[in-house]
Amino acid sequence: MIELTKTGIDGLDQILNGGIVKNSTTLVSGNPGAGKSILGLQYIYNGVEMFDEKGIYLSFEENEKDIREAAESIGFENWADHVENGDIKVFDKQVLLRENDFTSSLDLLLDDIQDDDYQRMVLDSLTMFQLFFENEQEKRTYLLKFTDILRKNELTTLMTNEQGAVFPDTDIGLENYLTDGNIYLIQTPTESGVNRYVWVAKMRKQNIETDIFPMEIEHGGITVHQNASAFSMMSEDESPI
Ligand SMILES: Nc1ncnc2c1ncn2[C@@H]1O[C@H](COP(=O)(O)OP(=O)(O)OP(=O)(O)O)[C@@H](O)[C@H]1O
Repeated sequence: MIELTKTGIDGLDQILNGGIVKNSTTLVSGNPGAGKSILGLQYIYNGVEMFDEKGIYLSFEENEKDIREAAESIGFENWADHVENGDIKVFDKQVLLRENDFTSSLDLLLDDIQDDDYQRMVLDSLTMFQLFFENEQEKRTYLLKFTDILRKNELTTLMTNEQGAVFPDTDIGLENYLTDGNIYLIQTPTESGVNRYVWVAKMRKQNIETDIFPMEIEHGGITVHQNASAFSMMSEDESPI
């Protein structure tokens, strides 16, 4: 029986057929503003608030204060308390970029997580993470080692990935060798704002709903409307394919 880690995000667990496969690594891709960071924050926050699971949040782009402010502004008001008492551990850009040699920083971090009992991890973002490697081979080797250690430590991980075009491959084809799951967040402009959608393109070992579903971001975070496939709601001009 496959164990699942619930995101606690309304609608998303249903289209995942229960949740994310435990100990897996899932890529969350989308263009800027699509909601990748909010999904990551919500996954970690819900872990503590709803499921008594501790989380690690890695950010190469923001400092601890920015992360806290983003979490509080979306309505995760106990974020700072959870960080304070260690249920959420934040490694921000200042910590991650402290060492001259970036992989030494990550090795320190990996040592750190092996001592503790964390179940969830978010890495925001893989796009930045990759910039630290000089060539493709070095990057692949390190990423494989990194995800292997996460798996051995029983961490269920989301990695955000910035993407210009919506469908379907990343420029570097990461999903082909690195991740167990692929979630795409899509936003399309409308006259009054944006329409948002989520597409779970892949989840290894799991029978998922592969339709594209509408989602909303509002105070309290992301909600996915799993009863309405987006294709019936999108106009032809708006279709991302
Ligand atoms: N309280 C809120 N209510 C409604 N929408 C919000 C709220 N807070 C943020 N948003 C929306 O969420 C979007 C930002 O999401 P997020 O920062 O997760 O995007 P992202 O995909 O991580 O972008 P980037 O790659 O630039 O970091 C904003 O564009 C904003 O429209």
